[in-house]
Amino acid sequence: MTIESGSQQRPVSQEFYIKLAAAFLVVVLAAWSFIFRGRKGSILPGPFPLPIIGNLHMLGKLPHRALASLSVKYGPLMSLRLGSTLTLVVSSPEMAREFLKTHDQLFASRAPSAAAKCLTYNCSGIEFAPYGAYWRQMRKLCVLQLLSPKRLDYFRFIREEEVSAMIRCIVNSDDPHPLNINQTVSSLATAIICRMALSRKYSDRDLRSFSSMLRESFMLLGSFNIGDYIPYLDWMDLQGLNRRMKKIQKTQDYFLQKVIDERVAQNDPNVPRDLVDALLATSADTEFQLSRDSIKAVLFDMLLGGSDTAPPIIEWAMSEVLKNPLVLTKLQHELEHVVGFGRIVCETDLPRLVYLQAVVKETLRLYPQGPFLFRHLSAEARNVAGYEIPQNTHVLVNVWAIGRNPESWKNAESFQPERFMDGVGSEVDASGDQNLDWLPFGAGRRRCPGQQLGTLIAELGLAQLLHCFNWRLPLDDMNGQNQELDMIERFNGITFPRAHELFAIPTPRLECVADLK
Ligand code: HEM
Repeated sequence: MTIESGSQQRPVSQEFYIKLAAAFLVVVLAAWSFIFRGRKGSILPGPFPLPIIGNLHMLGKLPHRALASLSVKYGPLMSLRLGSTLTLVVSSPEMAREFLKTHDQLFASRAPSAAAKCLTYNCSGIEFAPYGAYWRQMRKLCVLQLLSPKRLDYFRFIREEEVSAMIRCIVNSDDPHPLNINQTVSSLATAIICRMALSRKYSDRDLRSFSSMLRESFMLLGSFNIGDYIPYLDWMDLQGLNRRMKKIQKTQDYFLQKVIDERVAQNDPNVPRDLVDALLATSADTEFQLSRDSIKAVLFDMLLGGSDTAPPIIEWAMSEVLKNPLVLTKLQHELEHVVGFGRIVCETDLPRLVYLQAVVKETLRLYPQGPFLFRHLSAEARNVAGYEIPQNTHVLVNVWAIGRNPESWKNAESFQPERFMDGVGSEVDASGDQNLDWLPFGAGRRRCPGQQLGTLIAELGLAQLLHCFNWRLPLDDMNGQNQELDMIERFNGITFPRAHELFAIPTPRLECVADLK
C-alpha cells in the first residue's frame, strides 16, 4: 500500500503499522488505568492492570506466593484489579488489624462467588452468608449445638474412638507398601464431624468418597473463577469450573436431602437431639423460619469446615517431624513422660503435651489451611489506613505471607516449634486476638468458630501416630540415608495440601497397640 505525498509516492512499511498499533495500545492502557485508578479514587499501590483481565494473569499457579512477591514491591496493602473487581491484598499483621479488628464490622461480609452461590444454596450457610441477623443466628446455633466447649467435651468419646479406629486400621493393614498418610487421616475428620453433626457412622468407602467430594468443593469455593471477575465471560466457563460445581452440587444435594428425609421420618423422641434436629426445630420456629435449602447449607458448611482442615495439618506436621529428627525425639520424649508406654493418648492428656501443641501451631504458621482467609467485602466506602476504599471492594488476607513475614518471625522459613512455647524463646501469643502475626483461623467477627475442634483433631491424631509408631521415610530405605523430603504445596482453593502426598513406614512402638487388634 502507498500514501500520496505531493507528487511522490512512499511505501508505508510494516514497521509503521506496528508502531501505530503499539501507540493505540498505549493510549488504551493509559485510558484504562486512568479510568479505573482515577475514577474509583484509589491511590493504593499496586501493579498496572491490563484491559479486561486486570491483574488476573499475575496470580499464577500458587497465588499466595505470587501475591506475597508482589507485596514486597508494592507494600502490605496492595490493590489489584481482578477483571472488573477491585481487590485489596493484605500482607502484614498491622494491615490485617485494620480490616479484621479496627474496621471489622465494615468488612464482615463475604464476596459472593458463583461457587458459593451454587454449593451453599445461594450463600445461606455460615461461611459465605452476608453479615447480618441470619448469619449471626446460624453461627450461634452451630456453636451451641456443636462447637462450644461444653458440646466438645460431650463429643470427646467420638474423637477418641475414631482416632483409635485409625490406629487400629494401620496396625491391621497387611499392605506391604509405605502408608499414604493423607489417605489414612483424610477420612478421620470426616468421620468425626459426621458423627457429631449428623449422628451417623458411615462406612470407610462412603467416607472416602464423601471426603473427596468435600475436597472438590473446597477447591471450587476458593478458586479464582474468571467468570466471577469478568461476568460477561461466565457463560464460556473457560476453566470448566461451573460444570464441576453443578456436578458436585447434585451429589451433595442428594446426600443432604437424604439426611433430612431420614430424620423427619425417624421422629423418635428417645434419640438424643443433634444439629439436624436443632435446625429442623428452627425451621418450624415462626420467628425465624428456615427453608430446607438453608438447613442443607448450614449442614454442608459444618461438614466442609470439619472435614479437610485437620488432616492436611497432620500430614504437614508429620512431614516436618520426619525431616527434623530432633523434633521427633522431643515429641516422643514428651509423650513418654506424660503418657508413658502402658496406654494410648487420650484427649485429657493434650493440655500437658505443650511441645506437641507448639508443633501444631508452628505447622499452621508455615502451612495455613488456607493460604487466604475467605474473601471479605466492604459494606460501604470508608477511609482505611489513609486510603479511600470504595464499597464492594474485595479483601484478600494473605495468611501464608503473614505467617512467613521476616519482620514478625525470626528465621521465618524454618520450622521451630519452640517459638510457641511459654518462657524464653516464646515469640507470640497464638490466640489470634491480640497478635495478628498468626492468623490461620482468621480474626474478628468472621473468625473460625471451629478452631478448638480442628485443633483437638489435629493434636490427638498427631499424638497417637507418633506415640504408637516409629516412622521412617521410604527414601531412607532405598538409600540407607535420610533424603530431603520436598515441602512443596499445591494451591487447592481454600485448603493447602502437599503437592506430593507423604508416604511413610510405621513400626509399632507400644505393646498395647497390638491389643487394639
Ligand atoms: C484446624 C482446622 C481449621 C482451620 C485451619 C480453619 C480455618 C478457617 C479460616 C481461615 C476461616 C476463615 C476466617 C475468615 O474469613 O476471617 C474459617 C472459617 C470458618 N470455619 Fe474453620 N477452620 C478449621 C476447622 C473448622 C471446623 C472443625 C469447623 C466446624 C466444624 C469450621 C467451621 C468454620 C466456619 C463455619 C467458618 C465460617 C465463619 C464465618 O464466616 O462466620 N472450621 N475457618
